[in-house]
Amino acid sequence: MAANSNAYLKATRYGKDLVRVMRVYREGETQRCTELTVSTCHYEKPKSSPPFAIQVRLLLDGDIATSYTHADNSVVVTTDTCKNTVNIIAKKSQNVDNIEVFAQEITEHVLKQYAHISHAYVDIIKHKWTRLVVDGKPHPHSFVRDGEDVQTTSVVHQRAGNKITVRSGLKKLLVLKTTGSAFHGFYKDQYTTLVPVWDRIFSTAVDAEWTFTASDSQTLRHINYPAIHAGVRKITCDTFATDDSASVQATMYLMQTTALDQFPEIAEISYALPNKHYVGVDMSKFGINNEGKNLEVYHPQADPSGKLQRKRGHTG
Ligand SMILES: O=c1[nH]c(=O)c2[nH]c(=O)[nH]c2[nH]1
Repeated sequence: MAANSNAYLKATRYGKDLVRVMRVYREGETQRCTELTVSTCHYEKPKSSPPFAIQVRLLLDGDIATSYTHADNSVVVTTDTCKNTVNIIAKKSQNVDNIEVFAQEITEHVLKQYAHISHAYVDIIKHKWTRLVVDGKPHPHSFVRDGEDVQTTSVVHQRAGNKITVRSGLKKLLVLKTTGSAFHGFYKDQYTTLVPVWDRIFSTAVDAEWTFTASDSQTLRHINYPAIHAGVRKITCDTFATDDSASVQATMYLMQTTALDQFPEIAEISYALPNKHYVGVDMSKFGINNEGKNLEVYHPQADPSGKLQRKRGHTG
């Protein structure tokens, strides 16, 4: 115990990370499955924040701070209990595949069950399992991982004011188009070597995240999150394919505008798009023309990649 130390406990957060859950719903012959990775954190905020970083504060107010400062485990809801909680709520819930609602079921339970916990944080990654089609028919109980893209959510539930924030995400959606993308007219100075192009390969791994306009718990429980996930994914893919892209920035802006227009439930949406470069291989030494209209062989460059990011809300 650091009785004479200048150190203070600024904030605490602990829980269980990487709880992996596979939930199967059996509906007669047809079965559904959802595979998740869940992380849960409880958080007890000190009663007041220090106005500057070196202020000394030793919290002796009880709650979970004493587990750090006084080795008092009586306030610790064990991380093993966190894991059990996730599994048991997964067993009881009809909403495991609706990850935003499932996350809220977990945070609600945590705050009801443990009076000394002030905040519950749940982060979920939903892995992809798509029903297999056999002889043209959806198979009742077989699935395929047909892409590495995942759905995500982060829910923060604060006891004070029953304040809930929900964030949804779409991560690792790898897309590529072989034409319909240009990049020219950019700023040039003595350091510019990039050659303008009117036709190039455009590839990116989409990371998108969005928040919701609703703030009351009732509305947040009943938003159609799966439809919004599917809608944002469709807008992202359709815009990527059909936009005659002037730049990654312009295509990203169009994705955001379309998503905000189509889903008034979304307050803000941000995209992070790495520009995965494909560089034409120089074959001139071999007397082979692999340039301009004859460019057919590319080197997929592992790094560096451009990184284009932007957040957009209804007003900006
Ligand atoms: O669409 C692009 N945006 C950029 O900002 C950029 N920078 C670059 O080198 N290539 C590209 N492409």
